[in-house]
Amino acid sequence: MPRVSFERIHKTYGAVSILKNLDLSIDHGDFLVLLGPSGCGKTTLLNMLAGLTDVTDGRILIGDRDVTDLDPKDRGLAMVFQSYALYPTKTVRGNLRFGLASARLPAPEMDRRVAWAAKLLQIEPLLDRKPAQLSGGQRQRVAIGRALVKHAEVLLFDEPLSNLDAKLRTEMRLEIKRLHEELNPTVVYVTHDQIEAMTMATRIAVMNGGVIQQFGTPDEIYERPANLFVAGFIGSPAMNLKKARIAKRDGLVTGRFGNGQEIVLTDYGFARAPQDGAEIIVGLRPEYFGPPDAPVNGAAAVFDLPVAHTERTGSDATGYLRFDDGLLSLRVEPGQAARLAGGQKVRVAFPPGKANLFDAATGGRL
Ligand SMILES: Nc1ncnc2c1ncn2[C@@H]1O[C@H](COP(=O)(O)OP(=O)(O)OP(=O)(O)O)[C@@H](O)[C@H]1O
Repeated sequence: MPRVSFERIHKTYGAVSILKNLDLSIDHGDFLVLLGPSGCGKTTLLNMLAGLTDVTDGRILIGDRDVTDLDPKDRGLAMVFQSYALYPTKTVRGNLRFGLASARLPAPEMDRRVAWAAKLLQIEPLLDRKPAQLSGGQRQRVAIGRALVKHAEVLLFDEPLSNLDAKLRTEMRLEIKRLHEELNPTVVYVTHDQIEAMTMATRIAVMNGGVIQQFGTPDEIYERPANLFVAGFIGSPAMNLKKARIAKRDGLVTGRFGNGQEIVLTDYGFARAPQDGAEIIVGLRPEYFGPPDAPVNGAAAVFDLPVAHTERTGSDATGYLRFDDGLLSLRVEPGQAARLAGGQKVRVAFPPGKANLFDAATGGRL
């Protein structure tokens, strides 16, 4: 299973530049998720790899092969579309076989592969049905099966789960992850759903405005976002991003918020240490706060704040505290949420080692 590389990719439509000098490379067997808001260019990038969209400038390599100008069918890829793109007049078996039509395989080999994919995706009982007689989840399995029978080196997915309901999405996420672990193809998967990215990817490229904002493992992206865009985009409820000013005195570095409260940053491990008085943005993930009014560990930053409101979403709950002119969100136990009354003052603590700091002017990680 080969590497996939994009080298200095440019894409323009008329005078509009969609992708700018984009470099990206993944190893064989990687599961790359292209993640970003609508219009960021992820589908354009996927379609270029598939051969469905021309490259304005730059090269695309699969292994050692330059595929930039190759026909889609000669690239050794298989693609699963959001719309499934099944043939309504063909049975499931016919649709799976159609995936092999261009491969010119002997009939027994075709039958063997169809049987293999049907078993793998647990759609054997459906082989003689037409797509109209299938549920959305079953159709998506057939679409995935049609890609798998090709034994392609690289599998491409374009938002394959966005037409499914929440429960089926969860099931199919696990299913696709299982297939990847079992068959280990190189995968490029486009989505704007961060849960899909976090759960399935071995590597995520977060995109915005045609530029890769960060490329890394799900953990790196979540724990060490490269800039304010990634920090705000990944995580739900979102990371708290609060303005503060650096204060240096007696060997101590602190970030002082507008409301006078402080977080000690001496041990932060700055990549680029800010000047005294510099304006920074402090990022605090809601789940790293200690429980309200619990005993405080000596190193923690302590905030005394009034409760604005709480929100319960089934197994989770979020408390919102008033902070400066905005809100600070923190994850709390659902039972505790019920006890947090609006206006009540609580004390919460945050471990400084879990803070993320950004330059307020450039948005880059400090
Ligand atoms: N054929 C085209 N002609 C002109 N502009 C286009 C064309 N196709 C896409 N674009 C523009 O390129 C940009 C990137 O589109 P793209 O479909 O790659 O985004 P995306 O990140 O996949 O978004 P979505 O999640 O909504 O599909 C958008 O601004 C879009 O309007």
